[in-house]
Amino acid sequence: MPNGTAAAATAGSARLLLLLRRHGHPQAVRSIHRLDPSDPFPGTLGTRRVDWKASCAFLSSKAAAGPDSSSDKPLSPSGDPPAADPEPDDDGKGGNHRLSAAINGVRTAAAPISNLPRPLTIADLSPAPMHGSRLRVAYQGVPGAYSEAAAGKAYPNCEAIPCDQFEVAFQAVELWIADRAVLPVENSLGGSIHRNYDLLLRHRLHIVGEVQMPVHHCLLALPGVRKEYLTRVMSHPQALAQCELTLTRLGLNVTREAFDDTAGAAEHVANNGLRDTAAIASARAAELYGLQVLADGIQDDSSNVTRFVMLAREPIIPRTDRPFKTSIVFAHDREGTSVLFKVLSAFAFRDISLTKIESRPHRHRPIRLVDDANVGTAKHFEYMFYVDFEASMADTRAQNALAEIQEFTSFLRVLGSYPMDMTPWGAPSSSASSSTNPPPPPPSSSAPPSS
Ligand SMILES: O=C(O)C(=O)C[C@]1(C(=O)O)C=C[C@@H](O)C=C1
Repeated sequence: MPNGTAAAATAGSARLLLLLRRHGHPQAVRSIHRLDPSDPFPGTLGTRRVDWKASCAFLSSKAAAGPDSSSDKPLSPSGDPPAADPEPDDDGKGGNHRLSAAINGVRTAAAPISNLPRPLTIADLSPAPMHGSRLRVAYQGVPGAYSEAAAGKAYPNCEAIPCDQFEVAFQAVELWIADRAVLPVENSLGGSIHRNYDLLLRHRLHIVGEVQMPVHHCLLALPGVRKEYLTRVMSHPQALAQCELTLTRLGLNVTREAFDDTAGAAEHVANNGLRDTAAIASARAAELYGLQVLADGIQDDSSNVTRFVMLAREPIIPRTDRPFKTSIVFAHDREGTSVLFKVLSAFAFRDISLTKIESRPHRHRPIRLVDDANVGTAKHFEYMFYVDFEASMADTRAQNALAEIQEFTSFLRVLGSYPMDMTPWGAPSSSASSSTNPPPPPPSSSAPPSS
């Protein structure tokens, strides 16, 4: 490599590192903390689902006993993990051989005496779940939920861990109970899932990938129940919204009732023998909970797609050899309305396409900003703006755009730079989402991680 190019590359890497540190890297984001005293998260891991309780019980016993589990990565008093594994890539495979010899504690007689660190190899850069070969992926819902299928698409062969709430999925990753979380952020019919945008800001996880799933809804009821008997339909609010017109078109005179997730509604109908109630859920949920499919493909649009993001404790290294997307959140506290215009121009002038822009009111939740002298100030912002753009953080166009945006915003954070799922939004959902992308086996039947 000619010297000039090498110098440019080094300067580029230094700049990238600086930007990542400033805007998203764990060592950099230390400067921005949640202040909300009414924060509901501490200590609540959710206990409503039997499966979740069982997973937790199993996982905590594993963490206490297993030599390759939490003993090598104890939580710090603050609850933060002490050191980062190299977040390897986005494919969810790999092992923890690098750490095991050093961390398991006891050196065998045959072990080499030298304490010199051995060089990293390519294998060291692969994902390193600390508790066996299967990646544990948290999702919101119960088995049969679309999120479970999304976890299976994102990480084939993963062990899917059901969580009763979105916050629980975030916490499961933060507390090393799961390695990743897969959460819905937007749907082609129902729009954004605002709760998850808020949680992305309030937690310290990084977006490391995205998956788009065709969502094919069915109307499910107990065997023998006919549509005319129905007085109620229950499901996740997004699913109810996605089927609104079709429910009316089917001539159903039913009340709509919101449930935590689609498969949970199916389970509820089955477990309580509700003969006047149907659930909107997947064909897989019908199989799992012994329900019959009264109507198939009841979403109002045949190309109903939900976009999920994959979250991890560490960001992945952005690359330029395949299409990447970057998600940021920013706010400004200055007078005037031109800031948003300036931000959008920073992308437009560099020919960077935006794929999403979302604003969320944020008036009552201060954010703590820390200056170079480590003095913190509580800042109230009217709105937070979330933007997804089609460029990698390794791309100098993206680095320059963010450097410019930083000049006229008061708060800026990179939520993640990750490979794009190239599945077109308009892909037909001709069958249940799980048929093209089989979901992982139910957590309860999965083999325990090797210790
Ligand atoms: O309830 C489920 O099955 C989910 O996975 C949640 C969810 C959502 O939150 O949007 C996911 C996909 C569908 O859009 C409907 C519901």
